[in-house]
Amino acid sequence: MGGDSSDDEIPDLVQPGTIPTGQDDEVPQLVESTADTPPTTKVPITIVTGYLGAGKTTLLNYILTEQHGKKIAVILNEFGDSIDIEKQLTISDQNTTEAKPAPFVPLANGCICCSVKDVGVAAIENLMEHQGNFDYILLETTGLADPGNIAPLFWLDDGLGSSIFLDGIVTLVDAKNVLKSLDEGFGDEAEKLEERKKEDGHGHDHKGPLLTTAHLQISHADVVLVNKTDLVSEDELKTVVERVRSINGLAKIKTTNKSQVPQLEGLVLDLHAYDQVTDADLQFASKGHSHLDPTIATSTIIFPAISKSQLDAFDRFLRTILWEDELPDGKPHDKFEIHRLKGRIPVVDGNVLLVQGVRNVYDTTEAKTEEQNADDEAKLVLIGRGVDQPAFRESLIATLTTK
Ligand SMILES: Nc1nc2c(ncn2[C@@H]2O[C@H](COP(=O)(O)OP(=O)(O)OP(=O)(O)O)[C@@H](O)[C@H]2O)c(=O)[nH]1
Ligand SMILES: [Zn+2]
Repeated sequence: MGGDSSDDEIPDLVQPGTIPTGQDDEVPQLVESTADTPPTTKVPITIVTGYLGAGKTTLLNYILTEQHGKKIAVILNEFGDSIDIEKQLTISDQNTTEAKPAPFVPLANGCICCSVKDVGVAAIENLMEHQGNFDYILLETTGLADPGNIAPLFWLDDGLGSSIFLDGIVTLVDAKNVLKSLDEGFGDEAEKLEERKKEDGHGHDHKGPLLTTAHLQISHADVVLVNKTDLVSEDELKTVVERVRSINGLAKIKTTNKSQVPQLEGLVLDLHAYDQVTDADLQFASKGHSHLDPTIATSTIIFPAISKSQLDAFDRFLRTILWEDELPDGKPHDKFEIHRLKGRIPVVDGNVLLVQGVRNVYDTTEAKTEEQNADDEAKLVLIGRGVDQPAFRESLIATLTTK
């Protein structure tokens, strides 16, 4: 997207269906609420990511103009990837207070909206002062963002996550260009990847096929919207969907034209991707995996229910693969890198253990009810590089059975 090139600190405001010009002086401001009682419930946030021009803004504009009866706060990234949102978030962590709060504009359908340039964190913090005026946040990242770096900021009870909880990640994919992006990277990225390949010759870790931003955005997604269906044939679309599925066997995949999702619930809102792990979530991934994509795959480890005395060993397995990128017991293996992890582990005489992970952050909880897995097997689904080696299961079994 174009955007303006001035250095204005105040972001442009977005009216329904319009693109900011950067020239508006009469900016509507939200009336400051005087009630400053602390928030009682956490507000869910869905991160909307996807490659440059894939249709993120189109999706959010669509939501802003539809009558859906919801009060959604939308943070639009109207400036392409000029500033990387990951950097904005990091800067805020270090208490830099230069960014001015971004004004939110109330819209006719009950939503409020703000358009950010380089004030991502300030926008969210400012937003939290208007609690009660909305009940959901949608955040557009820049096209080159790695959602794996952003997700942990909103997940678990620290940082920005204290008043917000991560509901999930929606990735827009450009049906026309995504295969090329996966194979070659994009623009400057392709050059960077070439450089990295050269470096690899000098003993660096990144051997093998390219890991592009497009891979990262798909592998971390809870929902993938394959957009711009009007620009491809049915066969091409099928190929794209299969490639996406081979990378991420956990995500819901839907095809869209002009980012018009058939429904918001479950596709953009209320994904519960980080606070639930249902049997159904893992069912699809368990149906075997494909190697359509040379870089990233989804792999499911199936093993018997564990006993309470094995819980520590199971946790050690998770810590080792996620924190050290190693298998316990020094098992030989190819290099791997885990982007996303989900599991349901039945515990004999106990409740099912639910496991959630993104990159090296993970969380285990007990299922609240006494529900069991349909087939009573434990399932651990891994998405990432090199995760489909038999050594994973062997090492897990060995870890669980050694004292
Ligand atoms: N043909 C076609 N064009 C689309 C579709 N969806 C969006 N577009 C157009 O694609 C262009 C980019 O869409 P945006 O929604 O701005 O994409 P974005 O992901 O927000 O882009 P950046 O913020 O620049 O990364 C716009 O001109 C849209 O009108 C679609 O389904 N088909
Ligand atoms: Zn955009």
